[in-house]
Amino acid sequence: MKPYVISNVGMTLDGKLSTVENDTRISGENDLKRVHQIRKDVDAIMVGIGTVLKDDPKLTIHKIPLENNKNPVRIVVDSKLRIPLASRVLNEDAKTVIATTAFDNLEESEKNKRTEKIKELESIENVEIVYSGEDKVDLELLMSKLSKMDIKSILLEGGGTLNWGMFEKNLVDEVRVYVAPKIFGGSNAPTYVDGEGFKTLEESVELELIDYYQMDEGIVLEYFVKKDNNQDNVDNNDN
Ligand SMILES: NC(=O)C1=CN([C@@H]2O[C@H](COP(=O)(O)OP(=O)(O)OC[C@H]3O[C@@H](n4cnc5c(N)ncnc54)[C@H](O)[C@@H]3O)[C@@H](O)[C@H]2O)C=CC1
Ligand SMILES: Nc1nc(O)c(N)c(N[C@@H]2O[C@H](COP(=O)(O)O)[C@@H](O)[C@H]2O)n1
Repeated sequence: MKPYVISNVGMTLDGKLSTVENDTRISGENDLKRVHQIRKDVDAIMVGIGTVLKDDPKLTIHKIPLENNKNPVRIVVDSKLRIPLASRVLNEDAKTVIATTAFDNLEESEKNKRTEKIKELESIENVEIVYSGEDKVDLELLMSKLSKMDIKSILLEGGGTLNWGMFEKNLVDEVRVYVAPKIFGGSNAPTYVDGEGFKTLEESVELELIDYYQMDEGIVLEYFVKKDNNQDNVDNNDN
């Protein structure tokens, strides 16, 4: 089994997640409340390390009342353990899983650096390191491990590189996007889904519209990801 994954972003009409200079003010206050309601409904929130390095997010419920003092688990996908120790995602407000790679095969000095960083991270309360893959985080294996940790639902909050990794492996079940009536432009500005991209129409992800409605100045679009039964969910994939 794998967790049910909802991908949510706030993007401009041209699909940008921020400007070229990392201005990410896309959603209005009501849309952020909508996102925080999804945070409340899931077991975990997941982002890539690129988002942590650029935005320093808290990834807690702070735009709507928090009930039972219970924030979802935060998951940071960080192959090379680049996460700064002062990151807000490492504060005591919630548990944080750092998904990283095994490093036994690296050269000695890099191995020592990673061992040191692991020690520092593990000394922070509520931080758990999960190993998955060797060069970059193996997302299918990670989903299987998270499922065994009783994480049944995940809100994937980007950025564009991690979104690609998740769509490429067919790990996303639902899409919810806020489209702002804005154009940011810029080939170097992150888009909803970056990475290598699919080469043909046949490989692309197909969506089925569930709902659409106006929110703040923009529109929210909600879709199911159409599943090809042959490549559906990841099962017992952890050797
Ligand atoms: N408007 C919005 O809703 C959001 C905007 N953003 C924006 O997106 C930008 C960050 O996006 P990116 O730079 O693309 O970083 P990202 O957050 O997608 O992280 C990418 C990193 O994840 C790691 N990773 C490890 N294993 C991976 C795998 N198997 N597949 C993919 N990635 C893997 C790699 O180190 C990779 O560089 C920022 O500008 C941020 O502000 C981010 C989230 C939401
Ligand atoms: N849905 C959405 N709309 C926007 O306009 C955004 N800029 C984002 N950004 C995401 O939210 C994270 C901030 O989380 P905290 O408020 O710090 O908890 C940020 O890192 C992006 O993942 N999202």
